[in-house]
Amino acid sequence: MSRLIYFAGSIRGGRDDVHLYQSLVQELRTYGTVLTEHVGDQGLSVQGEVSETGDKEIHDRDLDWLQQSHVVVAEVTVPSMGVGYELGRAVVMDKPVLCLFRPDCGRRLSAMIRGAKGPRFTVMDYRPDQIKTILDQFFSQTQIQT
Ligand SMILES: O=c1[nH]c(=O)n([C@H]2C[C@H](O)[C@@H](COP(=O)(O)O)O2)cc1CO
Repeated sequence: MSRLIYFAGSIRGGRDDVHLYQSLVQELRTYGTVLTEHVGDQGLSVQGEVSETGDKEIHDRDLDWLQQSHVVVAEVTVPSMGVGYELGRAVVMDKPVLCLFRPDCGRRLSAMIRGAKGPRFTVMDYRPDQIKTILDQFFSQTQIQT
């Protein structure tokens, strides 16, 4: 069975890093199916998705995808309530998690993310040119049940 990857990145928290999300989604496609490709869509604005039935539909669909996923990768440099929430839920679901943070942004990552580090929760400081190496390392070293 193909690996299902949940990619999380800021939407209403701010789209400053959308080009990075797009590269990450592209790279992640080489490791499996990315359920949340829309997060890296440059056409998706800070308003978020337009949904007939509103935010509940987005929330319920995403939690469904999170439940189905085998692994969660989050770009956490731009602070996002939604990404923080998804990460908390992923921990409760015992999913393997990789959080990627760019220290050159000038902010400090929340202690609730950096401090969550553990055997199933990896936090990596990175530069965009290291994406390939970091993902390779993570996917080869992490036990991912499919
Ligand atoms: O339109 C949306 N679609 C969607 O899938 N999300 C999910 C996926 C992202 O990883 C995360 C972003 O949360 P936020 O919008 O609070 O930055 O929430 C969030 C929104 C808007 O909040």
